[in-house]
Amino acid sequence: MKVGIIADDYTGGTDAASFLVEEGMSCIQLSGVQVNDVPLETDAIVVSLKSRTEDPVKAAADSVAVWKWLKKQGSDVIQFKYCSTFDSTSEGNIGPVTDAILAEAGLLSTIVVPSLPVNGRKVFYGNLFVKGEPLNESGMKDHPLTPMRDANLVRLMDSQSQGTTGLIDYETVEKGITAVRQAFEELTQQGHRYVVIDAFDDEHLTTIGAAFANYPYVTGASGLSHGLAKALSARQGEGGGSKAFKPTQGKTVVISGSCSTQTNRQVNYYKSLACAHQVDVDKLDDVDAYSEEIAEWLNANVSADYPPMVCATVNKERLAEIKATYDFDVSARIEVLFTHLVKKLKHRGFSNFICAGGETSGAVTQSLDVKELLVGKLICPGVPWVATLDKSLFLALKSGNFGDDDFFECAKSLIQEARY
Ligand SMILES: Nc1ncnc2c1ncn2[C@@H]1O[C@H](COP(=O)(O)OP(=O)(O)O)[C@@H](O)[C@H]1O
Ligand SMILES: O=C(O)[C@@H](O)C(=O)COP(=O)(O)O
Repeated sequence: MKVGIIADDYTGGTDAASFLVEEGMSCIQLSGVQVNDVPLETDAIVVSLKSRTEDPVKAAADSVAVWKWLKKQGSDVIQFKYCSTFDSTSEGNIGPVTDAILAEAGLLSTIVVPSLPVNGRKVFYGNLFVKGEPLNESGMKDHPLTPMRDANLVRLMDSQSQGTTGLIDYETVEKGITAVRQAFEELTQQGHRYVVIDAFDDEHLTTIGAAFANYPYVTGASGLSHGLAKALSARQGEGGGSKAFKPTQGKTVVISGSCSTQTNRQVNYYKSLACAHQVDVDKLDDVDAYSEEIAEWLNANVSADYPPMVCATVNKERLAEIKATYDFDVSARIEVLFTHLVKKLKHRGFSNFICAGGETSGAVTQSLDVKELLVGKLICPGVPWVATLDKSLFLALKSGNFGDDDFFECAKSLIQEARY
């Protein structure tokens, strides 16, 4: 087994897996802390946790447990995969998880590489840009759970971890693999525990992937997974494409719990095509009754052309209003609503779930009790259709800011007639 990945959320897991598969690697995606060994031969294993916003101590303990398990499965290199917009708070969880795994691995330092140029996430002199805007000026500044108020990765990493952070700039990266390894060793000798590396195009990530393909522990977003896969895959470029499976026709629902700028656009676009139910925050005091009402409504509005949508998605002004009005954790309650809802939908025979939002996708996947996933057809960069091993359930798990405005339409248009 070549690559092991610990993803801090479910959309992050499928995102990373899609890049490994694209480079021709065989890949199994699992969820939660693992107990049993994997009986199959595979090039890569991705384990998704829902640890991004949980208590930092638990997030670190669970991630270390997965790290040990992946090591036991024989991974040469293990990546802690976090968001390409560095979603975290001053308490973590990127810092605490990185520290805990470094201690477990007995390593002095590791790299920090959140770039994903194909989706506009680029690092320049240690500053993270999202589609040309500094992270703290992008839509991420208003995220409901992890508002990002700084774009400087050195400061961000220093503020939530125990060690200090050094930087390898893009000029060094462009000198090649040896220069990058040398700079990393020098910064480590100077006492830096984390080394941010600039990357704003795929070439940079290819160099970084090659430089660290045999390093036991690295951290970053799926651009780094892609770089590692390029260095390690024996069947480079043979994956994905026409061989990848598509979901089969079945009752389909769109569930959107992301409030990102891009998801707002996607929800507005899809509302002009399909029936939509907007979650009413006033009804969240009885999630069981309310989820029953929504399940009935969705079931009555099933459509193969434009599957119905339930969305909690609101813009930043409405989000601020909600936060100021209610004295309970609305975000958490919405996730609970969705967990009740998907159980009821599964009971009513729904088989295809198109979800927007990392935490939302985690809640949905956990509630459906999906533990192992196969990676199928790509809907857009970083978002493949995935399926349970028996292909009874198909899921599209979309990170908040991924996909074009017509993402939901694109996802549903890949659903093909069942083959009997
Ligand atoms: N109307 C709303 N008011 C408050 N919180 C909301 C609302 N709609 C969604 N949320 C919460 O916002 C969070 C969005 O996070 P997530 O699903 O990870 O999306 P993203 O991928 O954009 O980060 C979830 O916890 C969700 O329950
Ligand atoms: O790295 C990324 O951008 C994604 O894989 C990811 O983690 C996104 O998180 P959410 O926006 O919370 O879905």
